Amino acid sequence: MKFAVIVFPGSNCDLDMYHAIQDELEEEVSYVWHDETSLEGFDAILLPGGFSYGDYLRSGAIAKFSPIMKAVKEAANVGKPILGVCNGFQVLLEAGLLPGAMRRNEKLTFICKQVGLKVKNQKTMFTNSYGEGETITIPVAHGDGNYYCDEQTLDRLKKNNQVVFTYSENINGSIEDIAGITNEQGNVLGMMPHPERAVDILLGSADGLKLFQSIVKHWRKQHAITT
Ligand SMILES: NC(=O)CC[C@H](N)C(=O)O
Repeated sequence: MKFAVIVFPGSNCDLDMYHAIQDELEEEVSYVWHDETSLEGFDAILLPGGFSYGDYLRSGAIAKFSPIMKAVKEAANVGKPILGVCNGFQVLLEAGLLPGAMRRNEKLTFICKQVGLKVKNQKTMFTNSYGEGETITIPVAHGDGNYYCDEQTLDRLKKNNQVVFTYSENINGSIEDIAGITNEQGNVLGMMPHPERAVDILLGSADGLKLFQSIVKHWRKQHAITT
């Protein structure tokens, strides 16, 4: 299985993402610069964290115009797994691939710490290796993680089981403790916590690795690869 890590000017978690896939998951991975226009040959697309375009205007608001985003949308439309972490989540929101918006953290401070997350939906291609209702530990590092959407959208998210992760304790003001959501089809996941920084017990937690393993498990099942 081949993963792409999209690199925007200002991305800073691209290396962590690359390391997680290559060294911990042991799958193929390549960087793809934001100026590229094709994602042909990739099976899964990862949008890493960081400060794309210096977070000017709004986090992710400028990155959505990067040439590669057209290919990301096409990959999303054909059902490939797309994962946006932190700034990657913000880009997916701004690009309209996920509903809602991200606001400044309620207390207007940057939050960097390990947090508890509840797996609210373990039937997705990103969470099939977790237990139902499992609580996991993954670090966050953001200033704009206060997820918001209108009531209608929230109802739809809940009805379709699109809320995948919630915070055990609300750290940033996010509506209904939301930490991660998918699109309606379930193949685009955005989450503020960083699973790529939780892939080895030396990092304080290895709970993030199961997320990447879930993507591989799903892909292998789809392609009938049993080994
Ligand atoms: N780690 C990150 O991706 C930071 C995300 C974003 N730029 C913020 O501070 O909200």
